[in-house]
Amino acid sequence: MTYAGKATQFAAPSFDIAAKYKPWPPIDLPDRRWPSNTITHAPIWCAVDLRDGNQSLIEPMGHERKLRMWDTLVGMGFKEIEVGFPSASQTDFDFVRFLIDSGRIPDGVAVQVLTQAREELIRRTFESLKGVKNAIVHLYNSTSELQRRIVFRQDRAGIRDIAVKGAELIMQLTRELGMEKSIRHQYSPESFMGTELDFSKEICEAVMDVYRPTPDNKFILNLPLTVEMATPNVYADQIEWMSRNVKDRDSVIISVHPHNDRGTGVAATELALMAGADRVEGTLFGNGERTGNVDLVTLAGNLMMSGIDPKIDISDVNALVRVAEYCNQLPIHPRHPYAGELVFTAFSGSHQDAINKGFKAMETATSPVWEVPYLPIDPKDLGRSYEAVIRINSQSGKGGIAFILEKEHGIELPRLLQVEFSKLVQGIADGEGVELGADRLWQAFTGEYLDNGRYSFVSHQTMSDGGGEERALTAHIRDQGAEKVVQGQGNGPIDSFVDAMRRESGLDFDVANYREHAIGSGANAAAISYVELRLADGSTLFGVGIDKDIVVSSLKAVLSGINRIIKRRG
Ligand SMILES: CC(=O)SCCNC(=O)CCNC(=O)[C@H](O)C(C)(C)COP(=O)(O)OP(=O)(O)OC[C@H]1O[C@@H](n2cnc3c(N)ncnc32)[C@H](O)[C@@H]1OP(=O)(O)O
Ligand SMILES: CC(C)C(=O)C(=O)O
Repeated sequence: MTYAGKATQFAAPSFDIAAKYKPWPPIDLPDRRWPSNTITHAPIWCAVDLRDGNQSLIEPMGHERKLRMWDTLVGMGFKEIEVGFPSASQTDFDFVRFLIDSGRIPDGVAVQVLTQAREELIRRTFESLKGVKNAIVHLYNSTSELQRRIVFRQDRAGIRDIAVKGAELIMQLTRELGMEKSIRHQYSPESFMGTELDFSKEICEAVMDVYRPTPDNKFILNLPLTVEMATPNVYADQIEWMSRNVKDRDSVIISVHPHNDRGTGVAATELALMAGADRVEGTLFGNGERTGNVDLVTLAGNLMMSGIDPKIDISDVNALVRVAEYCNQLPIHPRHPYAGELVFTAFSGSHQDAINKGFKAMETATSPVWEVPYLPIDPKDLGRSYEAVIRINSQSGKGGIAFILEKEHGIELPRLLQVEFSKLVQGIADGEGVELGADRLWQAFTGEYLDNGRYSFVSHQTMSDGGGEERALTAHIRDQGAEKVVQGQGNGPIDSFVDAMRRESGLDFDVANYREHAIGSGANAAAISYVELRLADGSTLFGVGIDKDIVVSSLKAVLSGINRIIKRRG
């Protein structure tokens, strides 16, 4: 992509921001406790992908996509799943019926259905539930000052009346249909954040008076962050206030249903849990109205990262991505927490180096505690692979390059060779302007160090001095294709070969350092040798050789270094 335009000029806003938007007033809770609390266990989860998620889609799910989402959510271990708004659409109604009639609802899993507090909608909702063994009927009406004034044009009493009448009809139908054992109840004062706390308490308690919950038959009070309009601490204050002030707290499950309008839905949820919430409603990867519902996968990942069993299965996050993208027909961002294609990838050199060292340290660590810099969670625990962790572009350094060569080819480059090769790789990446995959990296390595120029190795023989020491060596080499014999003497095969090749090439060098190690195993085992050659001017460079025979690999490494000296001199 190229940019050929002029720099954009940004002007100050043409309106009075402070007059148009107001900061959220603090909640009067001077002895708030949540800031000192920590999350110690997973909440009760309720997945609302099939309702709130679905109602926000460009193309809502049909039967087949709904079923795939349902099966996935059940497979992940969700015990409460909001499956639709059966009075709103025939597709939702039919899907609820399908789940019940086909026996697709496992024991221990509750289907939740949403309804407004309107008689015909409540009756239709109950029609959809006939024969259900385990359901939650979720009643809602909007309670905020703004909605009361603008949408419903009702005072507090009028709004309370809508909720109470809805609850009364629900209880009546529950009794008439003999569903007391199969149905639990939930109420949401929708737009809770914008509702005065005293009114939230008043309306919730009025509804509870109808439902009459007990500690053995708890009622779900869902306090939604329908639109996120303030910093997460405000929501936490509101939840703590309700948790401390609502009557019969031990008969109530406090549930939260956060959205993400300010991008802090996850934070708001976590603070709400610290503030006393017991249950969370959200969706996979946060699909939902506007900027979405809270992301349950991120919440679960965050719990895991804090040493808490999330109690839902996120061990194959890639499979969840495929399901969510298919069902919602919306892509997951490459940087999405835990799930994005790039979140376990490091391009920048210092990160790659640190990750590489972190993995190495983990191999010999005696403690199970995960400690890899820049990787706060083990990708393996999410079904992601280490191979994808490090990728190479022009921002990359020796650590990442070494990591890939070691992972892909079992090659452990000496540190100074890492430095040397990374300069070469950076040059290629800068020139090509693209990411270098593992194959391209290997191609660059072999092109530079193996089979790399004027001389190539054919065979050799050594002669000992009679005392067992190999003091002389004869080698057959090719010089630009033509076979030659060279001879040298020295302290072992490498030394003798260097002696021979110094004379043959006319170059002045010696061996500053030598290392080798095995690569592969069994019949494929070979040795790789690294020789660092020092030239007369004091500069050094590496040669690399690979062969099944360890001596041959070292002689090939010497030739590789000589070829590079010749190339460098042009
Ligand atoms: C925050 C949330 O996500 S809440 C869930 C929202 N989800 C959806 O709306 C998706 C499904 N909804 C629908 O398909 C439709 O809205 C239906 C079928 C439920 C109802 O459709 P309709 O009656 O045709 O229209 P509509 O939704 O516009 O109804 C608005 C009326 O319901 C009233 N109303 C809205 N919510 C509620 C409620 N929870 N309880 C009681 N009355 C309500 C409004 O005051 C308004 O009344 P008015 O007509 O007297 O002004
Ligand atoms: C019905 C309620 C819980 C809702 O969807 C919301 O407030 O976002």
